[in-house]
Amino acid sequence: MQINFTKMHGIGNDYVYVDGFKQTLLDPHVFSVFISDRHFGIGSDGLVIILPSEIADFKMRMFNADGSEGKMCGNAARCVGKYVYETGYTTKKQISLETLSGIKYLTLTVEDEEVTSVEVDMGKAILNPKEIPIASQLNFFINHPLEIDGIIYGVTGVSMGNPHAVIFCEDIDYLELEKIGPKFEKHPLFPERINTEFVQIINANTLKMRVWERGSGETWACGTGACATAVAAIVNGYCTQGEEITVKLRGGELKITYKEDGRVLMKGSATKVFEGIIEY
Ligand SMILES: N[C@H](CCC[C@H](N)C(=O)O)C(=O)O
Repeated sequence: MQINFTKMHGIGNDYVYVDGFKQTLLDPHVFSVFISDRHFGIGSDGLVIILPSEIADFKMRMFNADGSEGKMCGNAARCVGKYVYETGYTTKKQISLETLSGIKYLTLTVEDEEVTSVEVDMGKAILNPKEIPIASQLNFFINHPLEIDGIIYGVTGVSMGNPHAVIFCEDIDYLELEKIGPKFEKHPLFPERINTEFVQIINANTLKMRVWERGSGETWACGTGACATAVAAIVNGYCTQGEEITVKLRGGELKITYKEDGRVLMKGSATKVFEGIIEY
């Protein structure tokens, strides 16, 4: 069976995109593991399927490299917006996108018929531990101590439709994420596992971040993680709600605004790298 795909990334968070209007995958969980392998497959952080929707303009399903299905993916949402516009599925520059964490609203910036950047209304940040979920009776989980390998980390829990643990620390470039990342990801405090962000404060409007993603390991960027990071920085008093925050990631920058009404806006690029066909 031949599967046509498009390889795209959002500041280095790369996925294989399959057009669900034209082809159907038998088992996307298994296919995601196969194509994500950077030696025996295409190589990616996972799989994204673009589909019709009955409640929005389009629908997105995303799968991590381990085959688990994610409820939301910020970088992928921007790439889906680029794909559906440049493929001619829509001429609209305001697009609604159905995801497992609700409908998201995209605003495309188009120059010479090419989508150069996308702003996504990511919806409201969730801080109630029970809804993240975090196995805690607390009403908030802000800078809460958690011991990993004898070191106490201050964890702030945020959901952007998917779960995040945000930690503020110095010298993040020297962290051994492949060692500590899985210990956060699979910690019993996080019943659905967790995406973990390690964040350095540069100034009141600039953060620097690395991320260990649930199901994919360290990625070069995480859109939902950048949103969770900005929200955590605000609730911890490092940044100001309503002001635009630049989040610097290994693959590039995202602009995040945590609005006074609780919604989070994320703006950044979306890049098409190549198209291909894979035997499967
Ligand atoms: N690993 C995440 C999904 C991908 C999120 C990230 N790549 C983004 O851009 O938001 C999860 O299982 O919740």
